[in-house]
Amino acid sequence: MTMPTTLFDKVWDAHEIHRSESGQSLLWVDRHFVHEGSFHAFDKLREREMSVARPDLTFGIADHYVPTLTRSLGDIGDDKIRGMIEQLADNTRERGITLFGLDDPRQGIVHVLGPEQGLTQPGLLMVCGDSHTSTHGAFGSIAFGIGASEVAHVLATQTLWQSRPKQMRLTIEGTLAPGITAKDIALTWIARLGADGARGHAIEYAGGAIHGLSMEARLTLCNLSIEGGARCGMIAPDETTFAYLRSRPFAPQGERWEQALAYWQTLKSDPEARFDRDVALDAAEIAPTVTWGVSPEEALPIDQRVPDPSALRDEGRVHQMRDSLDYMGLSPGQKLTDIAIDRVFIGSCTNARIEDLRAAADILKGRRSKVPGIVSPGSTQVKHRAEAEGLDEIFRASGLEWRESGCSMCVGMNGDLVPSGERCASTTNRNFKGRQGPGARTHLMSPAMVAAAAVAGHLTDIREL
Ligand SMILES: CC(C)[C@H](C(=O)O)[C@@H](O)C(=O)O
Ligand code: SF4
Repeated sequence: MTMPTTLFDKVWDAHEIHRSESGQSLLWVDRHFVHEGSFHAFDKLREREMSVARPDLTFGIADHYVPTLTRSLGDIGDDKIRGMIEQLADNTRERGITLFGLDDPRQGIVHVLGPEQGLTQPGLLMVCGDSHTSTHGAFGSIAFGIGASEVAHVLATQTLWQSRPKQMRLTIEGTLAPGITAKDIALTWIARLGADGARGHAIEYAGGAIHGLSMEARLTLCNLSIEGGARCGMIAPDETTFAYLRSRPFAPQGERWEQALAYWQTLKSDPEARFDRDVALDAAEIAPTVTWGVSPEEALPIDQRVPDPSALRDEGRVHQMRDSLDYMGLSPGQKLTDIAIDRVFIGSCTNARIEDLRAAADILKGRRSKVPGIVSPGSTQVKHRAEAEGLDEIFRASGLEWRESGCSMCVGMNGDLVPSGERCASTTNRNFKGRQGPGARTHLMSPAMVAAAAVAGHLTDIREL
């Protein structure tokens, strides 16, 4: 009898070309996404006069620097920003790599575009020079972010040296209360285990509550794996996965679909498979959750109060909490729902898919936002779909700006910034100091919660709306 294996091991083993004496694995890479930040790697290849091994398995995506007010390169006033987008276009053209560029109707944030185009599939090994590559694991692939020198290595060889991570299973059984989203699940487990709680592990999300999630919600959950310190996150593919993938542009067709499907159906952890760690959460306990601090672990259910550092024993934690509260301009004991906001952002690879926009529009319909804000769809396809459904009109009528797709205010590389000292309710995944701009204060939450905060002008419990 063969040893019971995990989903992760099955996919890893299928990609291991060689194992070194020290235990490092040389892995085959099925998909390599390169965004504007990949220019270092292309420079390195040029220096060494090397070619790209598999341009057909490499895909260029313009997302981090793209403007959200125009799709025309000529309209970008900032030379550095325009240069970053041009450089990606030049590098991909020169190497024969497919580019989803600024004016491509398929353009979008890499982690939204991959699944949408059917490039993300069960059982693949996928990498990108971007930490949120973990998103793609929602299809039962191994997907993780890599550094600049690794990007060069993958470009040159289509392989990568990695050591096999430890494995953690996060099981969630039970039923989520109405309005509770994947964002709330993620912030809840990260708050409980800590921002390095899953450090270095590959997570498999399992259980009834996980398999009850839509494909888009699974993407949100896997996206945030990295914020809990995990290397990657994955979910065994099921009927929801297959239904989502069928007839996507890059998905296998006809007989090849049937063959792929037969393989994909084997991709699950064996019942007796062992994990290095097993963690369980009860779905019914998960509440709408927001961050109050400067790390995704500094999160609490919306009906709670800003924590009090004087209640803590550990000196280090006291200092850290004081520092977070100071940066965020909050006082201990303040009700979270009393925190007034200056601005909202609905966007990013975490929460800007069509279901996210629908959830936000549902709350904003017929209401006015008390604060300014931007809505940037996760991809141009999502934008068109939202417009076909009239969601853009709802956002505009509420007073929010309806923009083009890109990373935008999630990271501000394109110039979409939260002004210093302002407080932003955001659907993104990182609330580090200065993340949305120098001095900007970020509160992470689900799209519906951001919409509710916009309408009220302060953080709000959607259950009371
Ligand atoms: C700029 C990029 C490399 C970075 C990442 O690695 O994740 C960004 O996408 C982020 O979310 O901070
Ligand atoms: S949307 Fe934000 S988190 Fe996602 S890839 Fe872009 S910068 Fe990174």
